Amino acid sequence: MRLRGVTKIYGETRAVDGVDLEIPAGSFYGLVGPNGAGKTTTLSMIAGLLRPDRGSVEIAGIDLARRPSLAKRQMGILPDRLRTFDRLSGRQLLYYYGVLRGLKPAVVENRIGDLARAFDLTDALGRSVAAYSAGMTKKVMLAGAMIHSPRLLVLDEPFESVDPVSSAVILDILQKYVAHGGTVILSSHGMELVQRACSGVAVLVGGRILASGSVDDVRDGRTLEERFLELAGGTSAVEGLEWLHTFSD
Ligand SMILES: Nc1ncnc2c1ncn2[C@@H]1O[C@H](COP(=O)(O)OP(=O)(O)OP(=O)(O)O)[C@@H](O)[C@H]1O
Repeated sequence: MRLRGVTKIYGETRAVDGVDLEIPAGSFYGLVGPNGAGKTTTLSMIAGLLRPDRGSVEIAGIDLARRPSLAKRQMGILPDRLRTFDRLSGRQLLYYYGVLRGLKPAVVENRIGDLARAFDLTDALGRSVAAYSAGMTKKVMLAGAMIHSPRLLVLDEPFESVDPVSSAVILDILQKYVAHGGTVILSSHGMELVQRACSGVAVLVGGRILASGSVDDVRDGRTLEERFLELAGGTSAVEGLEWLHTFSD
């Protein structure tokens, strides 16, 4: 996956500002940055959900702007805010994810069973997704992102709201996927998890990449969290909230 000069501007806000990034096939790549840094905007442009104002996105050598259908076929995506067709049951949702990706119904049925077992959703498949918890919704959408065995998974905060057991299962699934040649790019606020699981990382601050490369190179002898705090502005002294310490009762 290759980004060249990718830029997105909303009015006065340069949400993503000339990002260059190359992620080799078979990488497990983390995109980290403070709130509002441009992670979701960047991932949405990689996924083809948002069009860059400038720059280009290439997926498996395919230019996303020139051949969008072919490029999108290579990807499975977990979008921000979990917008989905939540009046469907989990089984129906996964079924549509599969057949809309061109799989035969019998193949989809088999894969739904396998994914539901892996993500511990078997008992929930008959219920409407609107009635799922946040973590269950994330898991069913992650299962949907994988159902057509894409080359690249673009995952916006896949571990947020997911319980520790399910997180470990998801991590294991993703690591095996990468070990077999798949590529993952995910955003996360979990520095410890990114340091432990990812091979590469990019630190995005104010729409720009301040550091990128292998996790060990980026953290440079410190923990990723320490390096992140240094790059993202650190723990500046909080002033102006003294009134919070004078209780009003
Ligand atoms: N649709 C939009 N219209 C206007 N501004 C937007 C829009 N989407 C994002 N922005 C702005 O672009 C910037 C980057 O937002 P983005 O959602 O990409 O950040 P993020 O790194 O994913 O943040 P978080 O960690 O909080 O999820 C922010 O300043 C945000 O307010």
